[in-house]
Amino acid sequence: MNRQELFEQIQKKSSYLCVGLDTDIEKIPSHLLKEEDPIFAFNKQIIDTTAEYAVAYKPNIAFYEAHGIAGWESLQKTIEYIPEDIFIVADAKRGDIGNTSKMYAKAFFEQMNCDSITVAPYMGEDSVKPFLAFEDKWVILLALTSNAGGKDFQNLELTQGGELYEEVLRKSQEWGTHDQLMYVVGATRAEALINIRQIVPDHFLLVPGVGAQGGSLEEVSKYGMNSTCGLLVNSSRGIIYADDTSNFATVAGEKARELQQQMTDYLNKFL
Ligand SMILES: O=C(O)c1cc(=O)[nH]c(=O)n1[C@@H]1O[C@H](COP(=O)(O)O)[C@@H](O)[C@H]1O
Repeated sequence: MNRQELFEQIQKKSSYLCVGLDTDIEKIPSHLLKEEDPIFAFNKQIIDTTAEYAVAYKPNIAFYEAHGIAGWESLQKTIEYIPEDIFIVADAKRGDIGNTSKMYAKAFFEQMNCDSITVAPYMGEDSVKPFLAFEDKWVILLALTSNAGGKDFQNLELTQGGELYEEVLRKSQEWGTHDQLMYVVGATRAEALINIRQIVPDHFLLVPGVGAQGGSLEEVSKYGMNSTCGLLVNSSRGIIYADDTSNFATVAGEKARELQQQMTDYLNKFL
């Protein structure tokens, strides 16, 4: 999916919600455990009730890899079940020397048919470039993450001036355009969005950390939105585990709808 198509979906649904599919077998309602593929059975119901409010889904690959081959099958079935017009983020946080990155890119773009993949920028240009060689596929580089430990490296002051995450934003613009590159900025770091928008005014940002991690959707929207919205705001646990009974999918749909309605207000206010 290209940038224009993504923006059209945002306008059509009046939403920039990304639903995180961090599906943990220990957290899904017990009645699903007797299904042949409990993880897919859970995801299928979540997708059924949230799809009309979401422009993206983000399966976190760790939750699938943890189950070996069966987990990869659950992931593949989930991706195939997601409606065609919804953007898919493979949250895999990959990145390695060039020939290895190329294989990661083939895995997630060709085999799994995802629209995008999260990539750690730490190994530099030749670790990121192979992901950028695929048409209409996106690299989502970790810039300023939501976790407390993000500060250990990302906020270090560089001798040439600026912080490390700023250099990630600046340098990576030499590798690809805003039609291929997005950045991860944690909702818990919303105060930095004003500065981030000075450096990357046009790029889309993937913003996790509302809901369970306490980030503010209003602040993210106020400081982060640009003329094509430029935001995909993710919530995982706050939606998919909002209820642990057989009613879980209905409640997830309600939570997604609440976020979508707030997003509609912010689109009217800040776009
Ligand atoms: O790349 C990510 O998606 C990510 C980056 C980041 O800085 N913080 C962060 O929480 N995430 C992911 O976003 C999701 C957040 O989940 P919840 O906190 O349950 O909404 C998880 O899949 C995390 O792995």
